[in-house]
Amino acid sequence: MICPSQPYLIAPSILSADFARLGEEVDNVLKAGADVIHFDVMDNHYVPNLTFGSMICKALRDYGVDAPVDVHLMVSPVDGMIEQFLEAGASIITFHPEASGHVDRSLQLIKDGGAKCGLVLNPATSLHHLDYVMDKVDQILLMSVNPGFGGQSFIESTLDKVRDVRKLIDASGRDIRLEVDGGIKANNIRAIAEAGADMFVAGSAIFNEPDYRAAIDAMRQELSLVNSVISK
Ligand SMILES: O=C(CO)[C@H](O)[C@H](O)COP(=O)(O)O
Ligand SMILES: [Fe+2]
Repeated sequence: MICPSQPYLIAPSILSADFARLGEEVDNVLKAGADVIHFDVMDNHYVPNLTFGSMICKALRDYGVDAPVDVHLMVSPVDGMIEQFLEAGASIITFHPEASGHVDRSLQLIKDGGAKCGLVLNPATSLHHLDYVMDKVDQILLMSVNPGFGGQSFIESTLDKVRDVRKLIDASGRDIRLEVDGGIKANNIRAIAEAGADMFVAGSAIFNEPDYRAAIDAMRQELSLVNSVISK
């Protein structure tokens, strides 16, 4: 369970993990203090890369992983994959609105399956996609790189977008998580949090380090210095 009063969540992306030892990698990153496990599901159609499907989620659940699994779908169409990931034990499922023919229906499908739902907006995707769904989403994921690959650099203009979405969330009066994904490291996480984000995906900045706990602790140390209070 994600505790709503826990202000900041760190979500390592297994995209940068050692896939030959995935169960052990996930155990290790959870022991090192991760809150959520982020799954990057790519189909070589919506994005130019191919990763994995729901059987990896099922395998990790069967192996004993009970932490929240945050599924970032970079696939088109989305509904079939939503059903498979619900079946496999996903806790949160987000998708890109351009990839669904019927955004409201896809969000409802996730909710009806008992998971938390959200939309993902690419760096150049308009916030207008959030119109008419702010009463439904549990999470909004802002991409701070173009989707498809780990290890890219954070796009600085995302900070303005985070501020704008934080205002929309506060105006909605709902408890909606604001997640940012791509190029997050200890040296920029504080600025992203100060702009209004409360959930941070980090793949290469954790899994490419020899000591996962040191990498996560460095991020938490920066978050402890954040200069603004998020109203939650
Ligand atoms: O969605 C993604 C790419 O499409 C990944 O979650 C993201 O890039 C995380 O990797 P890194 O922290 O290395 O940038
Ligand atoms: Fe992602």
